[in-house]
Amino acid sequence: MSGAKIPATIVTGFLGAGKTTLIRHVLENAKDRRLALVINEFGDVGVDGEILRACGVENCPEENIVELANGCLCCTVADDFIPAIEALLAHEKRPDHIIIETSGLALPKPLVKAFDWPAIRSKLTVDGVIAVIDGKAVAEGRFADDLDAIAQEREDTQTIDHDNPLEEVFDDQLACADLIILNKTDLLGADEERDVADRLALGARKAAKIVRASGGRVEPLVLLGLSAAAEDDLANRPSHHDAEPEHDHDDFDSFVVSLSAVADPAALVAKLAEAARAHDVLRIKGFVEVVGKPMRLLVQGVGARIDHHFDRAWKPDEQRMSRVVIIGEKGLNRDAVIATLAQP
Ligand SMILES: Nc1nc2c(ncn2[C@@H]2O[C@H](COP(=O)(O)OP(=O)(O)OP(=O)(O)O)[C@@H](O)[C@H]2O)c(=O)[nH]1
Repeated sequence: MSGAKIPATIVTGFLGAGKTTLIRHVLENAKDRRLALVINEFGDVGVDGEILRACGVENCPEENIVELANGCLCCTVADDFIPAIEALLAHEKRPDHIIIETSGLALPKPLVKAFDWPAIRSKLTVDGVIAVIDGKAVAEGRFADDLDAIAQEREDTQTIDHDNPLEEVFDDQLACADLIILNKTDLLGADEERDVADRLALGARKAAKIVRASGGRVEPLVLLGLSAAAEDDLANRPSHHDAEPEHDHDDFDSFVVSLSAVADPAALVAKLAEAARAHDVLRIKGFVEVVGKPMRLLVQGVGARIDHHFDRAWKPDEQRMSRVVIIGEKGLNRDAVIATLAQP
């Protein structure tokens, strides 16, 4: 088997769709398959890597988890991605499967293209591109007022013009996927769920399957082993990047807010939700110190829906800090967000 290509799964999906949650479920249920992870995150607080390392899964030891610094994997393939893969392949025990979590703002196609480069092509293949979808956000019209019209436009022209940058990213991620996970079904009624699935099918590749999930709970055998060889099928994955190779992420802004230790997590969550609602924040995540608690609080917001729980004890040598990253569209009012969070 030493000459066989190692399969790699690319997990894409908009900010907060549930990529890390899905990967965590895979790690915890992959049995004896030796996994490696490459994680790329938007924003300056590395939350995803922390969550996945905290799983402590034997078949995915810490040295197999590579975090690529803030930035966009789709734009820094040569500088960041290829060296990271080469380092993983240099380990004495090579992984059986590599899972790549892209940032929620990345267009997946440029990354798939990297697998067509000779240095990578001889060693790896894209087993599949998985798009994780926040079903509730789609139902609320976050990404498109009219997905049906977009699907029609794709039928007609293959290229679609969007005024809305969220739509553009979402559309690219959907159109590149071999497997679509319609996640967060717990937040959807039966009719809503059917409607979202129908709409996703309109924007997806014909061959793509849609699997419904809650909390990213999908059997790893369904996710890994798609054998799609997506690098051989680039022409059937239309992308905005095809027309605009100089794509950048100027459409989005992110900044980090440092807070003092909080006495009341519920009060913090209420302020974060208020800030998210008032300023159309897309994503909030970070770790917070709670007065008198040995555990750190993980705070996660998608739109104005904020989850929080204590994820692990602060380590003795760790500086206890409260920092959250805030992500929104360009023009996000940083001062106003900070002022909302600073309210007593
Ligand atoms: N209600 C509900 N919440 C979910 C589900 N899956 C994930 N979440 C929550 O959604 C939030 C974002 O989940 P993540 O897994 O971090 O999402 P992500 O796609 O990795 O986010 P980014 O890396 O920031 O793009 C967290 O608070 C999760 O607990 C689900 O099926 N239902």
